[in-house]
Formats: sequence, structure tokens, C-alpha cells
Amino acid sequence: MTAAPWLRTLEVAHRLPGRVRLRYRRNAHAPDAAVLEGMARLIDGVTSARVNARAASLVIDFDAQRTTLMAIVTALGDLGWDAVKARPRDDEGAGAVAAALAVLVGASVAPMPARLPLSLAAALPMLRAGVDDYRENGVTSHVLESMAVAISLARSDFLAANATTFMLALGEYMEQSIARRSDDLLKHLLRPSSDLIWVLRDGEEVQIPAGEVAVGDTVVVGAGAVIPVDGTVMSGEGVVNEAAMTGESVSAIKTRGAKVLSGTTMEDGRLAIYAEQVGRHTAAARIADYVEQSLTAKSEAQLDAARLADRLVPTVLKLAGVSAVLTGDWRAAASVLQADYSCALKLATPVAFKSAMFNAGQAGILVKGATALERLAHADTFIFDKTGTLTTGHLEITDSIAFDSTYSAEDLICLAASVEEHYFHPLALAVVKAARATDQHRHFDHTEVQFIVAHGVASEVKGQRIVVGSRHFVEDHEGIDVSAHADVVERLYLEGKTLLFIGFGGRLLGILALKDSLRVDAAATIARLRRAGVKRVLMLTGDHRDRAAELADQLGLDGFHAELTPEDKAGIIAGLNAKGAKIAFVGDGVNDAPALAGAHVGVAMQKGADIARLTADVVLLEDSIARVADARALANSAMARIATNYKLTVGLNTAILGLAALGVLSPVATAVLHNGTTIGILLNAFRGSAPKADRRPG
Ligand SMILES: Nc1ncnc2c1ncn2[C@@H]1O[C@H](COP(=O)(O)OP(=O)(O)OP(=O)(O)O)[C@@H](O)[C@H]1O
Ligand SMILES: [Zn+2]
Repeated sequence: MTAAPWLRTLEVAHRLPGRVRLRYRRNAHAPDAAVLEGMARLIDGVTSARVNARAASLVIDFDAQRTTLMAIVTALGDLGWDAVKARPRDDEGAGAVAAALAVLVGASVAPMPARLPLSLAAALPMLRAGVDDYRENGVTSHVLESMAVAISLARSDFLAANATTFMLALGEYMEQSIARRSDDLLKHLLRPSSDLIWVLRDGEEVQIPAGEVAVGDTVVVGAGAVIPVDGTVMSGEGVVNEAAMTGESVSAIKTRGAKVLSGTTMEDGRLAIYAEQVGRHTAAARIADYVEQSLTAKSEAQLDAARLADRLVPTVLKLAGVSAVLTGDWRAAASVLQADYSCALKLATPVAFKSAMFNAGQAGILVKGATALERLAHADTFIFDKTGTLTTGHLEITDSIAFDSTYSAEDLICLAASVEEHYFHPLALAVVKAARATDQHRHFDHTEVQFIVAHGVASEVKGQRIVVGSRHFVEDHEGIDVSAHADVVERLYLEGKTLLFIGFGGRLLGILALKDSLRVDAAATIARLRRAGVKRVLMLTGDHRDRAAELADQLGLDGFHAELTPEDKAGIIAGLNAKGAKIAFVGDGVNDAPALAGAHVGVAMQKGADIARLTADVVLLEDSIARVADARALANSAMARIATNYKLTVGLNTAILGLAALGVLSPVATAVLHNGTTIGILLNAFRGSAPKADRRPG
């Protein structure tokens, strides 16, 4: 990846504490003012952003406690529309390390007079960065490091200066290359797949790749699909779920003139939409960028480490001063300044997180940020959705029982399929598939179909009302008596089947029984989660309680809730949240998106709806529930490693600092000891957390 062409032209025109004015060159690559402002506001710590397009300048106000100018500029690069980076490329970082190493070796064998210019040249970039950092942020650990190098240079202790420069370059390179590897992988995975979409061309509907849709096209979207553009409704009527964009799962009815956003889902109806923003300029693309940006957001553990590191900086500075005065030797001061805790404290934690995220990606788990990993490790309650999560979601019709002899078993399936064929619910898909496999594959003409979330569908055939759905829907909402067939119902439930009730003309016409098998590794996964410290495992489902009870029993769950609507599911999560539970919710986004969004950490199954993959904190990349336990194991080992590294950092550096202050350690010895241990700690952080050892076939 290369730096954004417009970004390279970003230039600091003026700055005050907490405010900066950046100037950019207006060229074809520069994003428009509103986009640039929006991007800038998304950056962590930025409080406001204004663009003056005529002056080609961008004024940003930020909270100097939370972010730095450098971080903002880097983030702007990360947000670049063309997926660009402001960070040095791998080979540049490697070049800096190699150069520093060459100078370290070279300066110790070079003739005396060449050593100062060589060392100075090698140290100059970091000295300059130190001065900039001091101007921008006051005394930071970078400033201390620069001071240490400067003192060593002033004392003509080139070995110490060069050793420090080298170690710092190496540390930075390692952190960045690890960070970039995980970021690149994550970004690659987050890009929405380019599907085919329908557009109106010369009055006809034609299918084109999503990437080819242009502003001004009329896009036609049906129920169940994700809206691919931002635009205005020209005709049609539809129910649109905007949870992906607003975070709230409220369905809005859209008719002519209404605005719709890409990434939102059509729950029902059909819309012709005039495309106003397409591709990378859509709201969905902006959200994807936002997710990418949140990768740089700091987790709690990271903030703790950074805070401690910042608090220690002035102490180290004072200690350096005191020991210089007491020992009468600047050597001791240079030693002390180098033994600052910050590098290991600040680097080891993010490196451990990113490396765990990278390993997770390779193990088929996308973790969207350090916070997600942290919460996954701390979750004490795991809640699973049933269909498609604990079960495979590939339902098969096993029984078709018609109570009216004018309908054959196949007719019953075809009748249900005729009204279900517009839906993507796993039950609907199974019914339609079964109908296609029948000999005649009859189609019953019907009026418009109504979909009642978590209940079923309703329409009219031959002037009579037809309903297909859950027992609760048919009995309680439609007032259809099923008691005459209680024995059949009982038997089918005992066989562990999911039932669909078909009501026609106010009577129970028949029952379809479907078998949804538990995933083979569901029980093993739950057992592994318990071994990994999870206290409670629950199941939520829209299905009947008998079916739910049987599964809960088979899996040895701590409890379950059945016959729930999506809102009920979210309500249960909120209730447990209020009682202090730390919840991980695992679902597929079909009727559980609000629950996914409301949990402490949401885990989306691979086959999940787009909406789930957008809102979840963790996305499984393989259709295997075992990955949930893998993710927990990875998170646990990352947190354990972070804790160990933290103790090691504080322990080792306190010892080194003490010895340095007493003048026992020379600056070179300090550089080697301090940076050596720091790199050791980083390597420990980087070490793969390989969950594969505990992986079961899935
Ligand atoms: N398209 C549909 N056709 C027929 N019945 C449906 C349909 N959608 C939902 N239902 C009925 O409503 C019930 C609840 O649906 P919902 O999708 O909330 O739960 P579910 O399919 O049991 O899955 P989960 O376990 O993930 O909650 C289903 O069990 C089914 O009886
Ligand atoms: Zn109801």
C-alpha cells in the first residue's frame, strides 16, 4: 500500500495545544470537504473538525490528553478513501533497523574522528522526533530516550548512543510490522463481498455487479437484501432495518421520497432507489472505515499501561537529575534516562493484542480490536442463539401431515412454500427447497405476503387467510385451535423436531416437522468454554419451549429462554447486563441482531447476516462453533501474557533503574539490559497464542 496521494501533501500550517490547522494541496485525489470533516471527526480524541475548502485547510480540535498530532495525521491516512497508510512501509522500517545496526557495528570499528558524525547521523531522526514530541506533548518517554542519546553523544559515548538508537529502531519496527500485518488482514476480511444487484436500465431490470452501479442509477431491492447504495426512494414500499447504521434495531417504513442508507437491510417489501452515493462513498463504506479506525482505539489494558508509563516519566527524569548530582557523573543520568519503563509498558500490550488478533485471523476468527479481545476474555456468561448457531441451520422437512384429506402431504409443502418463497429465514428456505423436490411443485396463487418477525407469514389463498408459523403465532395470535391434534404435536416434539403450523381459513390445516441437527461440536465447545472460566452458558430462541428444553438438556446448559422475539432477546441481555453479568452473545444476526449489539461482546457466525458481521465485535470466518472456544482460549492467553509482561516490565526495569541510579550500570550495559529485556518482553508478546492445540475437528 502507498500513502494517499493527497495525504502526502498534508502540512501543518499552525498549531496550538489541542488545535491544529492542516493544509492540503487541492488535487483530484483530495476527498471533498464533508467527507474529510467526517473522517477527521471519527478519529479517537478529535472533538471537532472544519474544512475550509477554498483555503484547502482542515482545522482540528482535539483532546491532547487522549491523542497527539502524530496520531491524528496517521489516523487520517488510515481513513483515506483509497485504503492508504501514512505509516512507513515494512521495508522502510527494516531499513532503519539495518541502518542503525550498521552504524552500531560500524562506529565501533571506524576510526575515532568518523564516529561522531556517523552516530549523529544515525541518531538525528530520533533526536528531531524527540524535540517535536517535546514541543507537542511536553516530557514523554520519547523525550527521555532522546535525552539519553544526546547525553551519550555529548559524552562521546558512541557505543551507548548507537546501541540505544538501534534498540529503539528495532522495537518500533517490530511493533509496526506486527500491527500492520494484523491490520491488513482485518481490512481485507472486512471489505463487503461484491454481489450482483438489480438496476433499472431502459425500463428493464438487469443484474450488474455491485461495483458497477453509478450515481443516478435506479437500484431495485427486495426483501431480505442489503441496500447497496445511499439514495432516495423513487417507488415502492418497504420495511427497512437500520440497525447496521444507527445501532438501534428499529424498522422504518420507507416510501417514495424517503432517504435510505447502504448497509441497512430490507426486511419486507420492494423499493426502487435513486442512487446518490455509491461504492466507497456510501455510508456502509464509511462504517467499514470506522471499524478499521476503531482498531487503533485503545483498550482498557492499553490505557492502564500507557497511564502508568506517563506517570513514571517525570519520576525517571527526577531520578536521573538526582543521581547525576549525587554521583557527579552524567553517565548515571544517561543510564537512568534509558531505563525508562515506557517502551515495554506502552508497546508490549498493543503488540500482544495485535498478535493475538493476527493469530485469531489465521485461526478463522476476526476480532475487531483489542477491546473485543479483552471483553471476550472477561465474559463470564456466554449466551447462544439456537438456530444456525448451536444447530446447523440446514433444516430438513421430515414430516408433512395434512389434517384435510383434500390436501396431500406434498400439497401441504407446496402451499406453505408458495407463501414462504419470498423469505430467507432458515425455515422458509427449507420449505421452499422441499417444495422444489416434489413431483408437481405446485404453486398456489396468493395475495401479498405479510411477514411477522419471529412469528411467521400470512397471506390469502382462494379468498381464505393462510398463516404459516410458530404454534404461538397460530394459536395465540390467530386464535386457531390445535388441541385436536395434541397427540401428533406431542409426538413430534418428543422426536426433537421444530414444527411449523399451517392455518387455513381459521382451522389447522397441517403441520410440517423439520429436523435441525445440533452441530456435532456444540457440546464440546460448551465444555471447553467452561474449562476456560465461563461461569454460565445460556440459550435464547424463537422456537417452542419443548424443543428448546430438550436441546438445553442435551448440551448441559445452565438455562434457556424460548419463544422470544428479537426484542425479547435484547431485553434479556439488558436485564442480565444490569445484574452485572459480562455477556458474550453468539448469534447469526437472523432475528438476534439487537441482542448481538447489546451484549458486552457480540460474536457473529460465519453464515450470519451482513448486519451481524457489521455489528459484531468478533466474526467467525469458518462455519464452525468450535471457533468460539478457540476465540476465548486466544483471548485468555493474550490477557495472561499481558499480565505477565506487565509484571516482568515493572520488575526488571525497577531493578535496572535502581542499579543505573546507583551508578552500577554503564549506559551501554543499561541499553543492552533495558532494551534487551524490552525486546524479550515484546517477543513474548508477539509469540503466537496458537489455539490450534486445543482445536477439535469442526
Ligand atoms: N418465515 C417464517 N415462516 C414460518 N415461520 C416462521 C418464519 N419466521 C419465523 N417463524 C416462526 O417463528 C419462530 C421464531 O422465529 P425466530 O427466527 O425468532 O426463531 P428461530 O427460527 O427458532 O431461531 P432462533 O433459535 O435463532 O431464535 C420460529 O421458530 C418459527 O416457528
Ligand atoms: Zn406473539
